[in-house]
Amino acid sequence: MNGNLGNLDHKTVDESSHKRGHNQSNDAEEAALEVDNLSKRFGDGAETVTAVDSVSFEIQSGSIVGLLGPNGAGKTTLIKSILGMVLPDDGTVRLDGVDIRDQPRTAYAQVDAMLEGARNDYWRLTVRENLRYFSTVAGVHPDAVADEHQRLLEQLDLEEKADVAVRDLSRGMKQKVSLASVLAGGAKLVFLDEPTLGLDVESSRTLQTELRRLATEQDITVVLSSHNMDVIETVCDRVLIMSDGEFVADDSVEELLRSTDVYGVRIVSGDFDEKILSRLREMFEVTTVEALSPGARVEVETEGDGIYELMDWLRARDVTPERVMTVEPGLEDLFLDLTDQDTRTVGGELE
Ligand SMILES: Nc1ncnc2c1ncn2[C@@H]1O[C@H](COP(=O)(O)OP(=O)(O)OP(=O)(O)O)[C@@H](O)[C@H]1O
Repeated sequence: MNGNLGNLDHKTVDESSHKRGHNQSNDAEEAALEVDNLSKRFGDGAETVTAVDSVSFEIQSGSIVGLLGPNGAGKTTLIKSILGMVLPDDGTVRLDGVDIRDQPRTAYAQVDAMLEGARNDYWRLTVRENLRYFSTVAGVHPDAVADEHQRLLEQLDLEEKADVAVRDLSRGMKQKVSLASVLAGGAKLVFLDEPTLGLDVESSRTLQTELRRLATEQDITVVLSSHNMDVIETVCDRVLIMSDGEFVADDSVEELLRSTDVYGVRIVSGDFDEKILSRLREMFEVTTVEALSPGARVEVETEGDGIYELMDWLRARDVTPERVMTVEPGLEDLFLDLTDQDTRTVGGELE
């Protein structure tokens, strides 16, 4: 851990300062989501698991916030508590200023979620029929928003499939229909779990662009969970990283990356052999080893002036580096560091 907690000292954070391309005049508005001291425990006595531990945060409307955390960090419980699917032990949730316990119907009127991929769609209905169905459920006559539906279909590249039953579409297409259905319902705050999963590169980019457009032009607020750090880096104004029921980071991607002093050191040497490599692994955080003949290309994660220690260690063992390169950290490195994980299996899924 390098302790990059962003601006978590006071836990409740106004992130308006790092929004991209968002109309700043909205900052005076009510937050789209306010969570205050939310806690959820499961089990009793010694068996108690605190899934969410006194978490507080606000999300301003029109922003896209990434929620990350390893498996078991508490993301699903947090989201389900916000959506009213889990009853929290403590704390309050306000959606657009309305407390979910006082006026649930009003609070949830403009909230929707895509938590299990395409499963929220009706597979026997066509794509367009799904959009019409979801706007009807949301209390909007589908004829009144037919143009908006057409635009969604065009923007998500679903026009050609508009009259095809959802069950006959590819997984990626189903994913896009699912997102379109959420948006067709007129939601202003949407929770998306892995929205780009199964999409090809182009569709994924289209979807990311569309999310940004919706946030910027229509003030739609998005809370997004993904394993894909590139998606998070590209599309999110802000990132919340959870670990053991608490936030360990809350800031813009740029600020998080700027504040870290963790970096990689890539070393190529013909002197690396099994014995040296196994001792290196004991002493340092070795992230990758690629065998060469002779030797290896090794990447070690280090921080601050750790590179000197590493070089001294190698010199003392007669390992002569042929090439040394420092590697800037990415969001994934930071994520692993902040959540105390030493493997590259990143869990970001909401169930
Ligand atoms: N219904 C439940 N009963 C008991 N324990 C639960 C329940 N739901 C979640 N937990 C526990 O609460 C903790 C947080 O789980 P949660 O599913 O919220 O994490 P997560 O971050 O969404 O993980 P994942 O990425 O694996 O989905 C875990 O220790 C989990 O075992």
